Amino acid sequence: MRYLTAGESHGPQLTTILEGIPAGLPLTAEDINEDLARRQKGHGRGRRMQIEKDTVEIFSGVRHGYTLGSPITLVVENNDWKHWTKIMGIEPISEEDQEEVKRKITRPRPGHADLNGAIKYGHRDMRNVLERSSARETTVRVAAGAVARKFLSELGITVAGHVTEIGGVKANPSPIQSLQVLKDVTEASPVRCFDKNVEQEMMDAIDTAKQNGDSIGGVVEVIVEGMPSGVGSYVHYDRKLDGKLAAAIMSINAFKGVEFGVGFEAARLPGSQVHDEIAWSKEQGYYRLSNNLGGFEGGMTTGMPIVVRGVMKPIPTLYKPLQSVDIDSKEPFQASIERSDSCAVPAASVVAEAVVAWEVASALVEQFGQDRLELIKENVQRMREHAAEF
Ligand SMILES: Cc1cc2nc3c(=O)[nH]c(=O)nc-3n(C[C@H](O)[C@H](O)[C@H](O)COP(=O)(O)O)c2cc1C
Ligand SMILES: C=C(O[C@@H]1CC(C(=O)O)=C[C@@H](OP(=O)(O)O)[C@H]1O)C(=O)O
Repeated sequence: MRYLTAGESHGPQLTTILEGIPAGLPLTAEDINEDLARRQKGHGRGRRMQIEKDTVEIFSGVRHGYTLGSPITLVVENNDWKHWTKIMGIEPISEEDQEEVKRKITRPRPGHADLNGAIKYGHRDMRNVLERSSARETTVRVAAGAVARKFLSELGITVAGHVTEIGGVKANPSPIQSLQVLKDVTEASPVRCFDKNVEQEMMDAIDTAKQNGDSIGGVVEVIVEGMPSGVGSYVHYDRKLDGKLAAAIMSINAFKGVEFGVGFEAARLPGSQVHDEIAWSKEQGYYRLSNNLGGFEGGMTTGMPIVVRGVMKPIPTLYKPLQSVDIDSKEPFQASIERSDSCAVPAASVVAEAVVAWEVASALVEQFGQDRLELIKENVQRMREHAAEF
């Protein structure tokens, strides 16, 4: 499976075309809208989120509520576009608007794609870069992920993302055993964190950063339950599913690191405290006595939950702007200020969920059949039985 996205942050719409979603999957716009709404929430978002009310339109690939196996086109309109038609160059500009509307962005913001993108594509106006490098694009990545998640639910696989750290405030390890309970608690939290004791501290940290004209980052975690074992492969580097998931997390704007299970802590622990001992029972078949490796051995799923975390850097646009250089005058300047979020870690946990759901769904489709949902269901069931009897 693969998808492309298109659209500028302040253009008329964002579009994605999904290729390879099997036929026969029940799918409505409501399935996707729920996730779009979840991405828009979270303490620390800027004014743009009050303007947008993201909803999807399905333009192809679905008839009478079922996927056809043909490309699925999804579109999310930008409400804010009506304020940007002149700047985006879609409407003719009157004489008196010329100067204001054609004003170029020439002061790159540190931490953004502005300078590298301008040099690479030869843009003297860095709006030509920022319009596309903006995380507005994650809207349709979440739409794609929602379709993948619907597919996974048909196979009894659940994906949940949440926040474990913001600005140095850490959630205590989850006492919650059930993924459904974790999901319910997290959805009710303004920072998408399961730990009620630190939720307020996280919000305070965001507010303080904002008051200081600063920004903060954090850590998100995604858990996938119900995966059969043996998905992915050890036989070639580009078939390792943990590698694909790491790339997917790293592709989210502002993500700077990924870990599975105990992750970087593995560097400090002896092997006896890292590797997950193997057991067997008639009811469960093979299982592990722990899940320190986050559901992967040899690039393949172990059948234990996948546990992957990603670290998001602080938002780069600061109201207290950092030093930069004007690309026309070459003089030092304060970076340009665009309207901005002060923390988007809660929103990013929904994006992380979406990109993980897509990769996992894609791996299952590749391994268990590509065309029909029913066929894939049968093949996954057969794999589960094979593993249990092995
Ligand atoms: C959901 C989400 C919202 C974001 N909102 C902003 C924002 O309002 N302002 C900003 O400067 N960066 C924001 N970012 C981060 C930038 O898009 C990102 O840092 C930038 O495109 C450079 O890419 P890189 O950090 O991956 O190198 C956001 C990221 C995500 C995932
Ligand atoms: C629009 C979204 O996020 C945007 C991501 C973003 C950036 O630089 O990445 C900058 C801001 O854009 P604007 O200047 O239009 O307010 C955020 O609002 C969104 O998440 O839907």
